[in-house]
Amino acid sequence: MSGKNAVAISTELHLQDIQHRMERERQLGPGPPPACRISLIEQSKYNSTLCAKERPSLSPMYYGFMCHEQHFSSTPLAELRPLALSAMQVRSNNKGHYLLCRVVTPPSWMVGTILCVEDPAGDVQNMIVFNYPGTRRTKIHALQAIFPVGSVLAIREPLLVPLKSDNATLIRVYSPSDITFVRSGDRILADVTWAYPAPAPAVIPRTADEWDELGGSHFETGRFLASAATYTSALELHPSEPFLQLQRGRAYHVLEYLSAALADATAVMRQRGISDHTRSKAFYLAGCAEYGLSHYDTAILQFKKALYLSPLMPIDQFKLWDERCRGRVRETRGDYDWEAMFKDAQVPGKRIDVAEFVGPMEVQQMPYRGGGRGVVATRDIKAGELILVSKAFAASFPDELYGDRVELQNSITGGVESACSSEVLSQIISKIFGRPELAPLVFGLYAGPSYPDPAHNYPLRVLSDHNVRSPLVQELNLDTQRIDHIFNFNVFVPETLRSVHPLDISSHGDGNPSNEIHLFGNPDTTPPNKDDLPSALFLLPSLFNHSCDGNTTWYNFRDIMIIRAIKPVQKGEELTLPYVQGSSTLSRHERLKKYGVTCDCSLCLADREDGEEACRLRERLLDSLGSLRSPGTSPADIRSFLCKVEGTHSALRGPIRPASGRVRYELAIAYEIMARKSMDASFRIQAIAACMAALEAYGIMVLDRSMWGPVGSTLGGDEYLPISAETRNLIVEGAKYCTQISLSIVSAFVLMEDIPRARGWARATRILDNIFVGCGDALFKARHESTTDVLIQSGVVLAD
Ligand SMILES: C[S@@+](CC[C@H](N)C(=O)[O-])C[C@H]1O[C@@H](n2cnc3c(N)ncnc32)[C@H](O)[C@@H]1O
Repeated sequence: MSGKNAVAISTELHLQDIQHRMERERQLGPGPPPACRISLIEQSKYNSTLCAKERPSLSPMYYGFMCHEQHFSSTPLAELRPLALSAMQVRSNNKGHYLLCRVVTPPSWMVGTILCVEDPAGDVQNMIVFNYPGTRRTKIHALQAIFPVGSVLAIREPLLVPLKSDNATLIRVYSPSDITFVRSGDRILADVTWAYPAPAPAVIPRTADEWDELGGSHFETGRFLASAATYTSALELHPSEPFLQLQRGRAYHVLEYLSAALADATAVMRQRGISDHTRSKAFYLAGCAEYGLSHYDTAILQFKKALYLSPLMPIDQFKLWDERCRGRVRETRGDYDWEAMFKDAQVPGKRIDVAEFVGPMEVQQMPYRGGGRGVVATRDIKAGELILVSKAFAASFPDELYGDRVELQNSITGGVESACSSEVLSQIISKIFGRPELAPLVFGLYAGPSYPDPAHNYPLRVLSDHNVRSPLVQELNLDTQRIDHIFNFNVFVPETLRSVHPLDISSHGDGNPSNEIHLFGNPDTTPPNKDDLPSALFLLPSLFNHSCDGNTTWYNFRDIMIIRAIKPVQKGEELTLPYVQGSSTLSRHERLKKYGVTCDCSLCLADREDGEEACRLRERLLDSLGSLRSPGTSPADIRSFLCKVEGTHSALRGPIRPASGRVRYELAIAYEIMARKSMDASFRIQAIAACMAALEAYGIMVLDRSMWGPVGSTLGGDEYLPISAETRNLIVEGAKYCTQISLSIVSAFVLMEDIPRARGWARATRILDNIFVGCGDALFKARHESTTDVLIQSGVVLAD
């Protein structure tokens, strides 16, 4: 059995086990079995020591939401009544109640934070807190700073569930807003007496400097929420220390709790009697926060004030910020350094620092679409025009996860989410927790038919919140189940734009081709593994409805999404993009099921005309496309494969046949390999013909199919363009292949020393690339680096 199969089977068994357990939970009666105080506390201490020693392997783990709707409470704490652990009902939300409890041992971590808590009566219970901000992918010391031993918590309407062994239970907290940290002196502690003495926290700093040292050590080791929480405790004891507030603001800034960072900076700026240097630091922090909030002009002003007040601020640092801010302002007008973005996007772990751009589009009410909204053009749009540049609200990429993979069972589909998806869900919760003013933007997205339609106006105005706040206090009621639904209906798998690598023909046979120019692109024939897929939530792009034959295409520079028109669009027309891909309407509709969408675009209608059986055969054929790459495959084999694929189209079907386009390009590659091996140019001519036919299958009109002789006088000279500039029939799938195919034709003509034709096809390539990718010559050159150099040497200019 291969290692992969063994993992699949163990995953399957694990899921069956979860399902079995959940089924048993449903059958259990109410009433918690008693937990032995001493043994539970001992066990918890042992777990947390184990956790502190080394981070347990998190790969892969699942937790099952499946049978439990994720619960959150929307009743204010003041309206709830206290409930003892001994009176809690199993499998119930314990409505109308809260649990007052105290953390008795240092926390540990296992897909969530595990706390051992006691109630005032001295009964103990384990509690798992999912997705508490700052607790994911962190170290045990950070958890101890967030939930120190002795912390008193009030859990609103807690959910108690039985564990695997029937005589143990666990409290599950899904929503971080259900947890209130209770301060000493709080009213709800008025009549409370604890059966046991307070468990002492590990270290309590006394002086402001000691607190600063602890908060700073959390900051330096990347435990930013812990750092902010430490400075909050410090500020309660030393409220007039501006440096503590600045340090907390700095931690908030890194956590992207930007309004909170700004509030801390503003509070310090307004303090009397502080030095200019401290005030300058506050202005600097305010500048950074304003920059993060995309208030670039205000940010420049704050940096200027910081510079004015402190000669210690290096002028170069100011210039750098000034330049960054001005760059962002230019980007809001659609003026980007695409080449720099492309290069940054190739760096693992990099986040691309650019401003968003909203082009000629607006969200409008569309009652016939699920969610009731869609995006329309606000003016006539040309093919290739930039519509939107959007930053991910939350995004995760496999190269950022290292060994820390947490996989979740999706509460809605029952399937297992990829590690990146579960990371994104956690990021969404953390981000809303840190910037509650953003909540309406996420909750304004479509959450599926089980929730009421969101308001029609989107984007909503974000109201700034300038209040100084504690990192552990959340006034919003966070409905994590709804976030799960929103994620399901709006998730994107970012597709980062990559360099186009010339075909490595050594993998295509045993020959030793003597040609120097290997410019045929190498389309990938293997579908990516689900676990290796990135995941992201974007806001405005989520308002676009689906069409397999959409009039826009999208791609990413890592967490940045670019949406561009690929066809001319009239003012008022709906802008659509494809949510899924597939060889026929059958597989596309299978993938569209989760969105509840039935697509009636021209491609789906044509596929339906071809018939279900033909579509099924086409799907099977295209699934085996990778086999055409094996060394023994000849052009004749691919031609017969192509005949079968062509045979799945009805006689009346027009030229647009993306499945055939794919196979025709494979045929072209096979001919090109033959040409290189045999030095017989007739194969190259066949390769060019196959490329031209492939382009037509994606909706491109080829005007000049000639392969030799002078370029016709009507088409000749610098104006010679072998394709029609009319792009009304282009299909989105062409975005993946057309530039590459056209470039292959250029290289074939170069090898045939037909430079006028090569130049004409170079023009065609640039037109196609401008439509599908855009972004100008610098980016084109960067993506086709090796190719462009070779062509320039041959007298073919691909980019100015
Ligand atoms: C990402 S949202 C798109 C925006 C959504 N219409 C809204 O108002 O928020 C996805 C949902 O929009 C609806 N939708 C998308 N494309 C559609 C289509 N072609 N026809 C009908 N509904 C569509 C489906 O309900 C789908 O689950």
